[in-house]
Amino acid sequence: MFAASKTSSLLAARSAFRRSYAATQQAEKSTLVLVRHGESTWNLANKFTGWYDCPLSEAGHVEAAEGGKLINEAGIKANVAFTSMQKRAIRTLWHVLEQTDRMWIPVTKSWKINERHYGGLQGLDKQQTVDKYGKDQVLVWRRSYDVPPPTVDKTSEHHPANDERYADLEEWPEDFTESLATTLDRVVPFWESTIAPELTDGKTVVIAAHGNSLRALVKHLDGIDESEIAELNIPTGTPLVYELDDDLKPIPQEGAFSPLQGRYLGDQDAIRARIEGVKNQTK
Ligand SMILES: O=C(O)[C@@H](CO)OP(=O)(O)O
Repeated sequence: MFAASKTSSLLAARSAFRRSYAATQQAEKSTLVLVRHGESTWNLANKFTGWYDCPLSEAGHVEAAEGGKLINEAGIKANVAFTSMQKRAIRTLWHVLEQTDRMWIPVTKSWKINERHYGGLQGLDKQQTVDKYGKDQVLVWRRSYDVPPPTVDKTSEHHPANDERYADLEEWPEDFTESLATTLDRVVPFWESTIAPELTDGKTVVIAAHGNSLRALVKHLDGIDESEIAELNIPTGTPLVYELDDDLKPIPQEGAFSPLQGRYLGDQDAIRARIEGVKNQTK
C-alpha cells in the first residue's frame, strides 16, 4: 500500500515537473534594447541631419552615458550589439558598452540601420525650412510614411556615392533620398537576416541607431500602421526595452507608451518631455 502511493506520488511529481518545464520552454523570451543616439551637434543646431556624420554634442555624451547606466541598473547584459556607420550612434553604443562593462561583446556596424537619408533637406535649418515651405509641407517630409524629401544628385556632397564608406556598397541612383517606407525596405531585411537570428538563438541584443531607422524598426515590430507612425517620435539617449516571445513578437510591457509595446527606462515624465521636444523641432 505504502509502496503504491509512493510510486503514484513520484509519477505525479514527475509529470508536474514536465508540465512546468514545458511552460518554461514556451515562455522562453529574449531581450532587445533599442537606443537612439544622444543629442548630436546638428540636433542642437536644429538642422536636418540624415546621413551627415556629425558627432554627439556635450549633452549627447552625458545622455548616452546615462542611458548606459539605466541599462546597467536594469541588469540587462547584452551579448551582441548593432549600430550604424554614423559616429553619433557608434559613440552612443560605446557609452552603453562602457557603462554596462561589456565592451568586449561583438559589434556589427551597418548602413542598413543608418538614419533615414534626408535628401536635399540635409544641412538645412528646420525652422527656416518651415518658414520657407510652411509647417504642413515640412511635417509631410518629416513624418509622412511614403512622401520622400527632395532628392540630392551626384554633384552633392550629401550623395552617398561621394562618401567613401558608402560609395562601393550599392549602385546608388543618380537622384537619392529616403522616405520612412524606403528606410523600412533596408531596415526590415537587415533585422530579419542578421539581428533576429541572434535573438532566436537566445542572445540579448542592443541596437544603437537613429530616430527614423528606429521608427522603421518599431513600426515593423509593434505592427504600427502608417497613420499612427506619423505621430511617433523617439527621444535621444533613452533605452527602449522589448521582451520578445519565441516568434519575436513583443510581449506588452507595463508602462509602455502606446503604440509601443516595449518600455522606456528612466524618468517617465522627463521622457515624455523629450518626445515632445523632438516633435516641436518644427513648430
Ligand atoms: O534630422 C534628422 O536626421 C532627424 C533626426 O535627428 O530629424 P527628424 O526628427 O526631423 O526626422
